[in-house]
Amino acid sequence: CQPTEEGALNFTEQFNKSAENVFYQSVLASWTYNTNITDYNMDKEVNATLMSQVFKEEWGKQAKRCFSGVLNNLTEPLKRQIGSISTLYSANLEQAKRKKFNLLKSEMEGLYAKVTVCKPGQQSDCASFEPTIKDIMATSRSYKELLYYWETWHTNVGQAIRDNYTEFVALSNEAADMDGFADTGAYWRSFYQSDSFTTDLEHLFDELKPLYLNLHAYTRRKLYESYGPQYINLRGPIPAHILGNMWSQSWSNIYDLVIPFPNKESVDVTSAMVAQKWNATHMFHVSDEFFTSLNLIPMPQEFWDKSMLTKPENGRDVVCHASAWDFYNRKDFRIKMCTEVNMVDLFTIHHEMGHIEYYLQYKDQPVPFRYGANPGFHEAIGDVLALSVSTPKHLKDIGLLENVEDDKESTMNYLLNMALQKIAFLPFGYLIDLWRWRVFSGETTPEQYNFDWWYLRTKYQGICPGVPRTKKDFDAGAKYHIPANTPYIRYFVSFVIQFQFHKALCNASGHTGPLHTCDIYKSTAAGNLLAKALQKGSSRPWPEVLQEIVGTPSMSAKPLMEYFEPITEWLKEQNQKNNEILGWPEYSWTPPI
Ligand SMILES: C[C@H](NC(=O)O)C(=O)O
Ligand SMILES: [Zn+2]
Repeated sequence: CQPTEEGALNFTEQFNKSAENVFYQSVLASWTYNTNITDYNMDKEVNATLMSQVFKEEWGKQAKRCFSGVLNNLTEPLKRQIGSISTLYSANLEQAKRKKFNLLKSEMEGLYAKVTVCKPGQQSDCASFEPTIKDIMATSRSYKELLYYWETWHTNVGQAIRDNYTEFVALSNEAADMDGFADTGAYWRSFYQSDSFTTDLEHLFDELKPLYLNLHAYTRRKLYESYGPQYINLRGPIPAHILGNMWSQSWSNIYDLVIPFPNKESVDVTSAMVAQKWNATHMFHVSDEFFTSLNLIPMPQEFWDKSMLTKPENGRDVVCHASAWDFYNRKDFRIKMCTEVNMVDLFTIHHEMGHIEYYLQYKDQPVPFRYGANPGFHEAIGDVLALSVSTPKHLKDIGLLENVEDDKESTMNYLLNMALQKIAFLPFGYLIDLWRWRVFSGETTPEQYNFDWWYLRTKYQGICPGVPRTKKDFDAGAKYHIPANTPYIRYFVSFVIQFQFHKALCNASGHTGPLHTCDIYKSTAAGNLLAKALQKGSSRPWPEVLQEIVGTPSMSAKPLMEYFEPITEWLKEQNQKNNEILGWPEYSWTPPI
């Protein structure tokens, strides 16, 4: 090996050539397992992962042996690529531990996907989370029924994976340590390349907290009116199971209980989609058409041929949690989703397609640069476009809304619905990795997993479990990203920066007027501005990429606050009128059993 610029260029070119084939095989094996969960396919995924780990270990060791002394003499792009190739994570582990790591991860994902919940008292009538349990949590208005499914799901899933997870954490930390990181949390935070990352996040959360407290108090009052004083304490946390979502992370499914002006047109277009006989494929084409209207790259034919857009009818076990896949061969990109015909899934489709668009835009970058500028960027792209699609004006354009009234009451109805998605999410998006970073650092021991989980859930989200939870339970494990070992702070970052992107693209499209009315549909100026950033992948530091799009190199809560300003003022007025207590001073209150 030659420890020179020239040598590094040859080294990275060789790496890229062989990396594509190895990564393709590994991704394909994971796809096969995720879309058909069998022991045979799990075994194949574990072995394909072993192959890619051998590959990474070989090249990583060579990179360190050859260039570790001369990294600072290399030009920036080569230094970044060599650095990335040198970070091995699980490929650091010796053979037996590596195999155990892969096995634990595949088993936890399989368990999570296969867990079912049976009807009360009936062991023969059982259903998987998607679509059945998910729909019950979204549509039931029975306190007891919701509590039954919430409790059974959390108990069944959490207890099934708790011991695997403890063992997995130890192996993950060992792997991160061998790359020189204190623990897995330190490794994950390194993706943001910023020493002030955690304090920046804290400042953003503190800035956004008043918006959440006002939405929380208003929603609590509405739930009090629906479920009665025996279940809701107006000075306490909200029972977690009545917010329309298994994890209380998005409240849009209880829009009908909290809508400010019920006599006005509801912006929930699910009924229109069903009435017009929309199906999953049509929903994906509607999304694709929005992307191409911005002069972004259309979904390639292979995407339509090989994606899994709905849950297979033949009873195959699949991982239903929606995801977007890059096969690293610059041709094959797929989405796996158990799509239902409703408004929430229409936005999820835009979210997942945003990942595919990013993959397409940076597909000719060297393999180490085929990632988001930071993981929050990757989560934001699709959501930015969905902010335009969700406007009443756009929903009318695509035939899902009859008449759009542009009066104050309709605006409040629309913005409240958006707040139930975006503001309700903020504390959840923030706390998941607060909990996980403490697990990885050892501050939270397995004994304390569940206590710490509920401590953070009450402290930040102002919710409580509807029934007492014990340390035998593992409620964090009932959230997909924990068994899947997918970092989560990326979603909090995304929910902040997507409004910075939205504001910048709206300006580029020539939009005038309030930010929440902006629809960038058909604006090639907006699309071209976005594409330029996406093409860079992770080849440049994210502050530089952010600056290019939005004009500042740092995350800012201002555009989100500007977007929601009308509804946050309205919520404040409502809460003042009702003498609401903001927050939950009676934080240890729990509802009667
Ligand atoms: C917000 C996050 N989105 C995703 O996984 O794509 C979630 O669903 O919990
Ligand atoms: Zn995503």
